[in-house]
Amino acid sequence: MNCESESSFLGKESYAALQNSSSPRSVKSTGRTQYHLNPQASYKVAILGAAGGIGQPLALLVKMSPLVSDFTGPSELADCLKGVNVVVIPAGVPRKPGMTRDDLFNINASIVKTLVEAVADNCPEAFIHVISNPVNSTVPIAAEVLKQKGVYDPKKLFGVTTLDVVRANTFVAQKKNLRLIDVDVPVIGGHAGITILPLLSKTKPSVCFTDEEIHELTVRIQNAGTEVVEAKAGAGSATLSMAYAAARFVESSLRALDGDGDVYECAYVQSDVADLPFFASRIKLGKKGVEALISSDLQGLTEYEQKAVEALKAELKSSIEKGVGFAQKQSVAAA
Ligand SMILES: NC(=O)c1ccc[n+]([C@@H]2O[C@H](COP(=O)([O-])OP(=O)(O)OC[C@H]3O[C@@H](n4cnc5c(N)ncnc54)[C@H](O)[C@@H]3O)[C@@H](O)[C@H]2O)c1
Ligand SMILES: O=C(O)C[C@H](O)C(=O)O
Repeated sequence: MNCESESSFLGKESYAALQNSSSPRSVKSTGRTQYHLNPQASYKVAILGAAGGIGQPLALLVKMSPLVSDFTGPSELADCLKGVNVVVIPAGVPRKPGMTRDDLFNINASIVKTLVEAVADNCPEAFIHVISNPVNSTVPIAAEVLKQKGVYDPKKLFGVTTLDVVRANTFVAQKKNLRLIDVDVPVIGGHAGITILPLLSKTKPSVCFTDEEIHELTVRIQNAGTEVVEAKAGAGSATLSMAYAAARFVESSLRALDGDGDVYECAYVQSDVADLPFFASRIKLGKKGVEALISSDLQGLTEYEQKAVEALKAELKSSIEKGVGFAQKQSVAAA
C-alpha cells in the first residue's frame, strides 16, 4: 500500500507497511512523557486490514507520528511483513446491532489465524497487536498459531484494549470536570461486556465516587462499544476512536522498542495475575515486549470490583477455551 494513493486502500485484503526511522533530533515529546530517541533506530509497522474503517485512519495516524519518517508498501502480504517490528491487525468484520462480539467468531477466527500464520513465517519477532474481535478469543487463537509454528513469545502478543482506557478516562473526566490529559483509569479483564472492568478506585488522580456513580460509569464503559454499534445502525462499530487508541498503542510500542524505560499501557496478554491464561491489566512495555505485569492494581480492590473480577472469570475462561479449541482443531484437520 502506498499512503499517497487512495486506490491502494481499496483492495479486499490490504496491508500497509510503514517504515519508521528516528529523526535527527534526540529528544521527542508525546503528551506528558519526554524520551530520548536512538538516532540509529529504524522500525517498520504493518497494518493488516488497512482498507477498513479502523485501518485507513490508523495508517494515517501512524504516519503522522513523530517517530515515523518514511513508508513503503508492497502488495504481497509476505513482502509487506518482512522486517516488520510491529504488526497491527484490525482485519475482520465488525458488529451490527443485536450482535455480541462473540458472534463475529466464525468469520474473524479464520482471518486472524491466517494472518498470524503469515506473521509467524515472515516476522516472528514482531510485536503483534490484535484488534479484530472477539479479542478475548482471537488473542488465544494467535497464541496457538504461533505455538504451532514454534515461534510463540508471550511477551510480544497483545490484545488491544486501549479503547476501553480511552473511554474510561473520557467518561471520568467528563463526570468529575477534570482535564482529560490528567486522568488515568486502569481497565482490566478482557474486551467484551462484563469482562471489561474499569478499576475506578485506582483512578489517577485520586477521585471520590458515590456507589451509584461507580455502577453507572462501569456499565457505561462496558457498553460503550455497543452504544456506538447501535448509533451506527448497521454501518459498523467504532472506527475513528479505535484508530486513535491503536495509534497510541503503536506509539507506546515504538517508544518501548526505542529504549524509553517508562512506558505503561493496559493490554490483554498472557498473564498469571488472575488464574486465567490471558487477562488484561496494566503492563510495562520494554524492548522485548511485556517487561512486567502490574499485578499490584489487583490488590486493595473495593468489594464492588472484587465481585466484578469474580463475575467476569467464567465468561473470559470460556472465550479463551473457544479460541484455543478452534486453533487446535484447525491444526489437527490440516495434519
Ligand atoms: N479491539 C477493539 O477495541 C476494537 C474496536 C473497534 C473494532 N474492533 C474490531 O476491529 C475489526 C475491524 O473493524 P472495522 O470497523 O475496521 O471493519 P471494516 O469492515 O471497516 O474493515 C475491516 C477490513 O479488514 C479487511 N479484511 C478482511 N479479511 C482480511 C484479510 N484476511 N486480510 C486483510 N484484510 C482483511 C476488509 O477488507 C476490511 O477492509 C472488527 O472485528 C471489529 O469488531 C475492535
Ligand atoms: O463494540 C465493538 O463491536 C467494537 C469494539 O470492540 C468496541 O469496543 O468499540
